[in-house]
Amino acid sequence: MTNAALVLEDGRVFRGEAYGATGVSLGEVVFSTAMTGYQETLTDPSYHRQIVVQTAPQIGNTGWNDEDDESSRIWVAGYVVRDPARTPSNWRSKRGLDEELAKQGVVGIAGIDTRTLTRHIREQGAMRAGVFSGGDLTDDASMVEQVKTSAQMLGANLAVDVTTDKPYVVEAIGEKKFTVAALDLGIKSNTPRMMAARGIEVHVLPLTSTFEDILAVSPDGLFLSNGPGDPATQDHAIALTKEALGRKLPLFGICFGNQILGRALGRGTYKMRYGHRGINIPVIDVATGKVAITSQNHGFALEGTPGEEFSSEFGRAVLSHYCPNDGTVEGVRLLDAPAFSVQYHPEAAAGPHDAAPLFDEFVTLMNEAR
Ligand SMILES: NC(=O)CC[C@H](N)C(=O)O
Repeated sequence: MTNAALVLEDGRVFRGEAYGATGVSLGEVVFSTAMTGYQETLTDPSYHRQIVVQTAPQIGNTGWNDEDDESSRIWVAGYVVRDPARTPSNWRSKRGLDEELAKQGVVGIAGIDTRTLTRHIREQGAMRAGVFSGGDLTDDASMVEQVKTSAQMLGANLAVDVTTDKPYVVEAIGEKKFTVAALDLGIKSNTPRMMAARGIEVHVLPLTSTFEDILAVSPDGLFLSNGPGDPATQDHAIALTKEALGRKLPLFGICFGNQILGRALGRGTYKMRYGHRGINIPVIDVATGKVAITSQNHGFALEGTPGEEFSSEFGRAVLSHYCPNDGTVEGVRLLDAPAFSVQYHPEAAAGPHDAAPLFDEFVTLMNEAR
């Protein structure tokens, strides 16, 4: 049975079976090498407008539960898997992955050769694509044409689509020690939880917030979250970051937040050929030489060379982390002010990466600033 097609902008067509909802879905096709944690992947707002290919061949084995969502919905534009689970089984599972995708209107495709597809993306780069199902699949040229008229990821301003409408508070667990303003560019629920566990009361603020809105919560620190789209579009978030740096408000950023801190320090960002998406990506901390196995999802990165020191408007800074596989910069740190960021994520239960030291370091910065 082939009643679905994944169509790439370069004309390549993969035929398979409809999975989840049927219809047409357009986005940038990217692959994730994560072996576990598909529920976290699907609900990560950073994947907004992306069609995610899982390189792990069997997906859906542990079904869908009511605990692991990283946000209120599935954000991926489309989903591509090789061999979906026929009989999901897990003590926490409430329903099947296909059922959840269908319920949330996410168009997917199964049964295609995801190894060939991934090699193609590695060689040609991430590109626009469409998942088509439930309609006429005979006219390849017209499907390719539809894909070619869809929006590019380069230059896409997407954080506005995923940020919270209203501010909300995540209470500190136990004794409250700090207050943090978290700018929501597409925050994942595990992040405020990691802070709350350290006695931080987290005020999650919409992207439209002014610096006065940030000051109004009397923050001990500012957190910049992960998020979708091109960091070069984030003028407002960069301006807020600069205000915070000017006042030496302790600052910590993750992923998109890392790119925004870097840009606030005057560094450029660029689009990677196919990005880093997975949960076992090595990162070296230049200061200690230690390697962490990290969870990542990014298609953009900061320009520069690992370990490079540079002077910014806010003092000396260093490109503090990098990926040894390809030399991509994965972190930045101010040496003259309490601010740092990394390109990787804390995950709930998706992988081996322990993000605790990052949050502990943020706590240390806030303590020192008192
Ligand atoms: N996970 C993220 O925050 C992603 C950041 C940015 N949208 C990128 O692709 O690089």
